[in-house]
Amino acid sequence: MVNITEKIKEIEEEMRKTQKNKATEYHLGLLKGAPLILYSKRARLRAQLLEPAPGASSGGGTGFDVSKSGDARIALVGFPSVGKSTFLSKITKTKSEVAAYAFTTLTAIPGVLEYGGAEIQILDLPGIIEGAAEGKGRGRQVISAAKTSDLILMILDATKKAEQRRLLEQELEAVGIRLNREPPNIYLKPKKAGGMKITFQATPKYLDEKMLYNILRDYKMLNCEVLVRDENATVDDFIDTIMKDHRKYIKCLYVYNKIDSISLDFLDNLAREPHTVVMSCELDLGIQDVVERCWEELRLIRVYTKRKGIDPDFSEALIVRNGSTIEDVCDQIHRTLKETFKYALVWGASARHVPQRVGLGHIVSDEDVVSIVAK
Ligand SMILES: Nc1nc2c(ncn2[C@@H]2O[C@H](COP(=O)(O)OP(=O)(O)OP(=O)(O)O)[C@@H](O)[C@H]2O)c(=O)[nH]1
Ligand SMILES: [K+]
Ligand SMILES: [Mg+2]
Repeated sequence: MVNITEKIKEIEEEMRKTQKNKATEYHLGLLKGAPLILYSKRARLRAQLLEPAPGASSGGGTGFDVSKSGDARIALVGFPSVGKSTFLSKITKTKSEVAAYAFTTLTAIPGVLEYGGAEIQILDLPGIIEGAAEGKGRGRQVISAAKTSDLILMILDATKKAEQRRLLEQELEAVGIRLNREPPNIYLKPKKAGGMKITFQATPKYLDEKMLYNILRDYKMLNCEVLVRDENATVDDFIDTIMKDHRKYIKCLYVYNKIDSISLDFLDNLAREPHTVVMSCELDLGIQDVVERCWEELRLIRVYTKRKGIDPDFSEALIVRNGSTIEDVCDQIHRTLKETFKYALVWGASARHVPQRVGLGHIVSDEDVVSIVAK
């Protein structure tokens, strides 16, 4: 592992030498070709960081041994002593050890948050430090666990420097996690023959054909079709597209804790930042807001079932993910239900008229009522 880390460092040193500033970065890549290749080299090495070492039964890159349970998983990620365990103990029945010293929590501690009829698994994780992605502390295990979550709660200490957030983001980015972003709007399809066909839908601002050609050649993708749909796509976006099996697009909520210890002005500014919530576990302030924001971000959908001739059962909801279909609802009820499925009747926001008769492909909305009619 040390080898990979050192190789990455070497590459970054080389990058620094060739990049006088951000503005000339792409230009240099264009002129010389070589600096551009550094990007793809680094991306490949970083992907290796999370893979278990050959021969190791469970490499340092695997997450903690906590099985997923409930309807969604939220990971608490942050520097030591920001209040992750305090927060877990507040919102779940689980008690995770809290103390004023760093690295109180040494492994993943799962708790269950019950909200909106759903059970949400909350993973309290050890604190991470700068260099976590490269193997410092339990950083790689923590980040691997975060990579399995549906939502990352980045817990930050409101009394600490603003740069803490950027540092953490960099650690997560380094292993392929992309926060609050969509996959790049670039189509890439490997082919058996025919060379490279590169097309831009609009004049690209940061890319050109030669750059993409060089990168693809470096990845030994000599036969493929590329369509860049986004004029703002960058080299990093293009590499993300090539490396899409190693990328994970996860929502992140930035949660500033300890607001009991900062000025009102500062608090006001923090609270206005996008994807941000503020709280004080100590004073029990804002905790419920954080939970509500989590619920919104997860976009879980509650579906109530109804038997023919009987009122719907509103006491217990089926929980499915945003974008789920009647087929997913059937699977939640019983593994083999869809085999005897004839049609479903739907009342609620997803129905054009009520009840609407629909097939397995119909997409449900939050709080729909569904009646499954079997053959
Ligand atoms: N002032 C203040 N202190 C807090 C607040 N929440 C937690 N603390 C204190 O911060 C310290 C660290 O809390 P923990 O919950 O152990 O922090 P952690 O992030 O789990 O720490 P590690 O597991 O070591 O990474 C403890 O002394 C808490 O009492 C808060 O809202 N305000
Ligand atoms: K602590
Ligand atoms: Mg802790």
